[in-house]
Amino acid sequence: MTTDTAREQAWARVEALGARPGARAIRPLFAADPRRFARFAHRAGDLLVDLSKTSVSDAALEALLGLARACGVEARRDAMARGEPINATERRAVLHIALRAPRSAGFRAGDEDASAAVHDTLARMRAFAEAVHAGEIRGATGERFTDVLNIGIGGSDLGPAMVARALWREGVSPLRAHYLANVDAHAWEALRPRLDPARTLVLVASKTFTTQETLLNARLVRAWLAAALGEEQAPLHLAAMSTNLEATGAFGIAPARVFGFRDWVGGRFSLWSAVGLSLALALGWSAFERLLAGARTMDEHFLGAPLERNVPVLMALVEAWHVNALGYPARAVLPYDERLARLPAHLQQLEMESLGKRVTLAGAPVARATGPVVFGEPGTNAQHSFMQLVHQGTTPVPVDFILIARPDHPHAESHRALLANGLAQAEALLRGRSAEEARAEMAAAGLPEAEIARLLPHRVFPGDRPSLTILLPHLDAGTLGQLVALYEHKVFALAALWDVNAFDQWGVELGKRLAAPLAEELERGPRAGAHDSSTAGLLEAIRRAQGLPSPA
Ligand SMILES: O=P(O)(O)OC[C@H]1O[C@H](O)[C@H](O)[C@@H](O)[C@@H]1O
Repeated sequence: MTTDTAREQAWARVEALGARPGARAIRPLFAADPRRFARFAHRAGDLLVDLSKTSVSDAALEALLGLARACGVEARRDAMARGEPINATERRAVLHIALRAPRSAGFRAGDEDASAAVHDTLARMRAFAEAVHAGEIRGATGERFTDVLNIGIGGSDLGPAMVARALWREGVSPLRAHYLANVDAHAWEALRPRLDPARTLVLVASKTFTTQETLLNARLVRAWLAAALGEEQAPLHLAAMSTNLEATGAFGIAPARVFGFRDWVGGRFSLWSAVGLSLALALGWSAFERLLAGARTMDEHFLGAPLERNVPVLMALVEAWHVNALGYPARAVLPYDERLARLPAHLQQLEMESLGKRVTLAGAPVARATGPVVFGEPGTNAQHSFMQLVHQGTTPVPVDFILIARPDHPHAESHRALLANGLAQAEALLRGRSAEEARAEMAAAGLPEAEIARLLPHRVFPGDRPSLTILLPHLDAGTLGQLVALYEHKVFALAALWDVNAFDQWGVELGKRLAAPLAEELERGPRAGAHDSSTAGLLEAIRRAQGLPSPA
């Protein structure tokens, strides 16, 4: 039997189970097994991941584990760890796990000792951050730095910005972090009045150092530094994180101020690399190290735990069940913690850029759906916006609830309300409200029978809507590192199941290419016949609104 056949047979088993009547039901699984929580909640590091509120039955789980075996999840994982060029379209290794491993782990990418390269950079980052903290590295006027501005977009922004926001209570450093991503200069204009050029350290983060938005913003900010401090002094306020050392040099950043990383770090996996420098500066070295150590804890779990207890793999299998067996095309992420407000945005890039693929590794069209749409907001805010659709819309949307047991504030009542809401949402999705319950409630409230009959269909919740819950004992650098790495490995396992390359992103290229000529046409006028009538019409309308001449 060929591997392909084995994989297709395993998929067929999973899909057949999903097509059975009652495959979406969750309540009967709880009714039949009082130990369902105990059997479907798993620990990985400090995290508790409860997969019980899904319709994955024992039979489905067995079929899904068979699928993981048929798809070679473990073999693919081990190939990644050996530094094989598993990012086949770019012929690159994928070694973000080396970024958080000890030097002695000895990861290799081709001929290179990847672990040694990582630790050389970490040592330079640490020395730089500590010298800034100690006031040994200062701005052009001799003042200490008080603000660090990270200019970057996508993976060079979302991860660090998310972590900086999540861990603001941990920071021991006197530096405030700011993140500038959008090429929309309103972002810079909003930030500028809050920054003093004499006290601002500017980091230009770009893996490729060719990203238009980042380079444009970097030029704006460098001009602002130069205007205040003088052209020659501006470089004293600049550093860069990139794989493209030639381009950072051309931009005028001294080699001693450039923190490199290799092409085996994907942008959306780069917060652990030099791209995390803003975190080392704003949170302190110890917090950055604990973040890496947390991720390492999850790596060890992923690399070592057997499939049936391997939490990222189990999360991937649950997702495959939802997407492929049950046909649920989206997933919501609700962190019940305001500090994790940017986690959904980070996961959107991590998951949708990795798994938004329509061909297999071999280039054939995929046989089934791949990455779902991922969206989210912190709870409880989400409850007052899109959760209506999740409770009563036509298509179930599985939810990841992320709960933190112990807060970092003294307001116990607020925290109880927060957690109670998270638990209640998950319970409401599971239980629903039957017609009998809704009727009884309205009768108890004294509504007349005709009114009850009229409102009844609107007040019924179907229930049996899936969710999983991730419980962190406390939000700190260590547990956050574990949480983010958990999702990274879930993505890896899903890519193995779907046989797609999770590490390229060709889909973002075309829009970038088309933007260059359009920018020129916005300035100089449209080229006749170059566009569809919609694009041409909009181009003209914009120019008209800007008071620019229409074509003759
Ligand atoms: O870090 P950079 O090279 O500037 O790239 C920034 C981002 O832009 C690209 O378009 C990619 O889609 C992202 O994966 C990447 O993180």
